[in-house]
Amino acid sequence: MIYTVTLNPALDYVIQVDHFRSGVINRTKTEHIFYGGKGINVSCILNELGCSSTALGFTAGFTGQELHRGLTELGIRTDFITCQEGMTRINVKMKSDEETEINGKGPQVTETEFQSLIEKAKQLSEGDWLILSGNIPSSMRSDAYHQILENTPAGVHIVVDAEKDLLLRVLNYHPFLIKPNAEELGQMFDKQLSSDAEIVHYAKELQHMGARNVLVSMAGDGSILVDEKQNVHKMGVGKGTVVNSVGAGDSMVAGFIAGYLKTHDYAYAQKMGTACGSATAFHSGLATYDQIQEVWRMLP
Ligand SMILES: Nc1ncnc2c1ncn2[C@@H]1O[C@H](COP(=O)(O)OP(=O)(O)OP(=O)(O)O)[C@@H](O)[C@H]1O
Ligand SMILES: O=P(O)(O)OC[C@@]1(O)O[C@H](CO)[C@@H](O)[C@@H]1O
Repeated sequence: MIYTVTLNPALDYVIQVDHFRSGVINRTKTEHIFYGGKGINVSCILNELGCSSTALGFTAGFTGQELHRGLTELGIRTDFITCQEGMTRINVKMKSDEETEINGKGPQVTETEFQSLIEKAKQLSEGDWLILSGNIPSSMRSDAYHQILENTPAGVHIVVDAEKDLLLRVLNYHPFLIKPNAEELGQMFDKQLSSDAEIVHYAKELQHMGARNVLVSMAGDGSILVDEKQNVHKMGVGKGTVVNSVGAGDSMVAGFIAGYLKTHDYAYAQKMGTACGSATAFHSGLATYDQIQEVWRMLP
């Protein structure tokens, strides 16, 4: 069974505004609401690819109820903990001359509520997958991922997509996959990475620190995978017009896992991750199965 964890899920309010100007009233040209938060996005793409998963995390208020309702309608299992204070956030994603995002704070999670999540982690079994995606909200203890993994039974495949210290702190749990983007990889070592060789070098450093497979995404420049046998795979992207890149990284994580589960082949997994990431970038919300297939067919 695959479990995704989204500590701070969201409703993503994705709008298009012609030539946004601050300080005046702007009107939207299009507006859509998507179910969001990084782990939720992973669950949504896995669902498109025919892999079922359970979305774990914290929700609250009427927006939390809508998130639960909508995901259930999509056929995605949820096992959220409902917080007593606050509401699930609404994150604004505005496409205008530039992409702008305003992400909310989210509900207050109490220690008791957090312990309920730990209890769920303890119930996982050997062979399950646990995907921890995104940052830890400021209202929560900063060692939340560490606590979750400390209580996860041995033999669970761990995937972590998080920034800097969060990621570095959990490498000793030997995650099966980590997916920093190139900028995040550089930040971890206080370096600006400008060549593939440097990216490979620092990806291998993360392997020395405990990671098994390191997939470094580079937006429109594709990705570099250093697999656990230290083979290096470079992959470009599908061709298309970028509409909204929100969730491209999450889509790539989902595609990689689905591809790996199907074939146990790392190059295939990276290609499936690429198809999902690019397909999401080329559409307004997350990619659908057909959109992913379309990009897949144009990849080498
Ligand atoms: N402009 C683009 N054109 C084609 N493919 C893209 C583009 N942007 C992203 N992708 C695909 O999605 C993958 C992940 O994108 P990216 O490196 O931006 O991840 P990220 O930084 O984690 O993204 P985000 O945080 O926005 O979800 C890329 O490796 C690529 O395969
Ligand atoms: O505020 P965070 O947790 O860092 O990011 C949340 C978020 O921007 O990430 C997803 C895209 O990756 C969106 O669905 C969501 O709104």
